[in-house]
Amino acid sequence: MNSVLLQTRDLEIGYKIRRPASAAATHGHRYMARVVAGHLSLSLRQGELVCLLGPNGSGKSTLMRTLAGVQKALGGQVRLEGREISRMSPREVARKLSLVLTDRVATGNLNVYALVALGRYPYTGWMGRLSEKDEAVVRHAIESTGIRRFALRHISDLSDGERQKVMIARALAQDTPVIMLDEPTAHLDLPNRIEVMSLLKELARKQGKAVVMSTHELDLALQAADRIWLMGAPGSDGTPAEMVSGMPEELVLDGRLEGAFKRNGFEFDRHSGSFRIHHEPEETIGLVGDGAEAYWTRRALERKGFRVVSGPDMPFRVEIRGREDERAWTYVDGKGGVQDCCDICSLIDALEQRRGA
Ligand SMILES: Nc1ncnc2c1ncn2[C@@H]1O[C@H](COP(=O)(O)OP(=O)(O)OP(=O)(O)O)[C@@H](O)[C@H]1O
Repeated sequence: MNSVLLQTRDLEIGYKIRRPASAAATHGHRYMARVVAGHLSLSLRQGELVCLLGPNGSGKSTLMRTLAGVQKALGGQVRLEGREISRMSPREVARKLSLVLTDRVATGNLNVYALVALGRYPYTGWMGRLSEKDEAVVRHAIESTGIRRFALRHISDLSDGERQKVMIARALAQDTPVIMLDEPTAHLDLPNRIEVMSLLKELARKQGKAVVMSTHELDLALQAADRIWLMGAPGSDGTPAEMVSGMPEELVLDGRLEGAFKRNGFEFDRHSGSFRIHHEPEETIGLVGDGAEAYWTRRALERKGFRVVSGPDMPFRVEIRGREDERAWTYVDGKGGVQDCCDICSLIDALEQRRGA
């Protein structure tokens, strides 16, 4: 089994809040702790992609910053390759762990190559002069993130997706065994989200990096993550969030993923691994057919308020025939009427006419 690179013991994360002077005099302390999450005992192994999920405000960014040593823990320990991170110098930490934050960094007039090269700062002198080895690492980071074609462009001229890949390349140039990214797919369109996720997965699998990324992309995380760290919502009385860690499939099957995001009005579909808007069914209809046509017909029927059961025996039903160019839907109204429809749209029209009749 791959070695553990990062480990926490009974970690407590959060903030020290300054008390008003009058309260400080009463309590005898100027600061009070606002605990965001506690009792966190996590392990991160080499070669694994971990997705950190949780509702807004559950503490994902706070955890990232604490694990990377840029924010102090309120209690407990973070160990990086066996050493307590709070006892390591910033330079030592920077050789072991790189952190990519969502915020747009002020890059001045830098071009892509120069920004990626900044990733070498833990290894260069204060002048930042790059050795041949440094240049080779920078070129490799640029190649493996697929950004060579715009390596000489200014950062300010890039799209959000391109800029995100540059920030990942910079982390790669830092050449650390652990890479952490806070919402690297935020603001990206679907193809770019998939591309960034695949890139991170490849870094874990092929280059043996341990990658932790926070995200709200539940379905992508379920497909790509080796492990999920799932932060629950903090209690309404201010009780800190709880966290669970497990394989994505385990968390779906035992209902913990669903529990963490539970809200009125939508429900988690364990088969597709996605949340769906809850439609209160008004009527039951049978569906006969399979494949993609049946899946999307079911979705359209559910959206229109039908409870869909599989059933050639149902008197009121839809039957799908043919595939691709020769698809056809037959709608049997249960009262002797049968109607052929050439697409889902005309099927739904026919069903709505029946409802209105
Ligand atoms: N500087 C701060 N001082 C005090 N409390 C803070 C500070 N920054 C964040 N918080 C609080 O800590 C909690 C966790 O915030 P955090 O940003 O870590 O959540 P998150 O899971 O990353 O949220 P999101 O998904 O919305 O980005 C929130 O209640 C937030 O209000």
